[in-house]
Amino acid sequence: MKVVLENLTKKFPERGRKARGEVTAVSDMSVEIPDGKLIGLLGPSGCGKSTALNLLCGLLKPTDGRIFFGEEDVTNLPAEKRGVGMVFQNYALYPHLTVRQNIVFPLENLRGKEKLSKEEMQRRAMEVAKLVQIDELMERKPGELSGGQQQRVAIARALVKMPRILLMDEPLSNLDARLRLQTREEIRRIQRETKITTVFVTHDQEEAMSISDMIVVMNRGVVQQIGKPQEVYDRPVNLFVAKFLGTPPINVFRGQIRQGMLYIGKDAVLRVQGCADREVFAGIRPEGFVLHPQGALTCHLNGVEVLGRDISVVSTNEACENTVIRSIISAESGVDTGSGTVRFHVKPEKVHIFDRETQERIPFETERAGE
Ligand SMILES: Nc1ncnc2c1ncn2[C@@H]1O[C@H](COP(=O)(O)OP(=O)(O)OP(=O)(O)O)[C@@H](O)[C@H]1O
Repeated sequence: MKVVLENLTKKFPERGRKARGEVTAVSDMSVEIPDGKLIGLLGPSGCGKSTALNLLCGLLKPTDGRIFFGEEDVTNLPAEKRGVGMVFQNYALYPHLTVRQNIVFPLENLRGKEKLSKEEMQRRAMEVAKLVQIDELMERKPGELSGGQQQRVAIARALVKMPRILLMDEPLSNLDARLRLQTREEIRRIQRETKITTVFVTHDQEEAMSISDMIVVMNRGVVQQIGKPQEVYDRPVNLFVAKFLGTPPINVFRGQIRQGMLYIGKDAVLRVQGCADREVFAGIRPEGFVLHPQGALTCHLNGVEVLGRDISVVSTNEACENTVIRSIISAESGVDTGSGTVRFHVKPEKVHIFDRETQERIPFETERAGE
């Protein structure tokens, strides 16, 4: 089912002793989620992700704007009538009930036309248990399961009512690193099989990029960019998005554009056609550096970290805003650690230029300086 958020705003009265005004948790948010897709809602703590999710499921009413499920305006529909399945970070299972009873629980409260027979409830519970691969654990209590298994039970419970959309709020946060990876692949598989339109909230950019068909990056209640993960990574609309996506993070330098050339300090790093002279931030992705004896950008070499297939050359440059510059380079490239300096060419497609004031991306056409 397609889901549309139209100019959604949510304001809360400010909390605390000195509170006077209002907090805008979500500001004029417009997103169209195509039918059957998994979208990742991504942003730092406090950016409004949970508020957006609570507006979608009906736990909160928007101050302004509308929500549609398909063609139906659900803005004023109570939560229990929206047909939404929810999965939370803390599983929220009933500890005294078995897995089977936990999964069946939401079906037992159905009334009127929706009421199901006992056999039908059991049949549905078994069907979703098989889907999330916990059908052999049905008689256990949650305390006898691993974190990953508990989260599967929570997913089964959210799916058993055959929701129109599925909402997941940081569902992997309580799992250790290995289980996180496994469970996120599981969620992807389950979502593909069921084709339920799913919104997945996380502050972890890598998690969002790996699992989502589309990501929505938010900051301070405002949507910054919507797109396929790779597109957003390759063409961030502003410095915030560029910095938020990618590990190690993008290296940000203070720079200038003068006469069609991007300067970092005294180094002329790239030809940039079609840009007026101005002060900028130049962001260079870690994979955007190429070691070269005549490289345009000179940095102080701090050391080399071995990563296996790649190495990370760690250096500094006075114009760089990051504590150190991390450049990821193939392990086969030899680095002369004796000289104290290192020189790089930069890959134009890995360089993003932002206006120093507005921090918006400045498009440019280029060829590498010195070529
Ligand atoms: N009930 C409320 N009353 C007042 N302010 C609120 C309320 N709920 C959220 N806020 C504020 O709205 C903003 C967005 O909060 P929200 O919980 O949606 O962010 P989040 O991105 O989900 O953060 P986190 O990742 O830490 O959960 C924050 O500034 C928060 O303090």
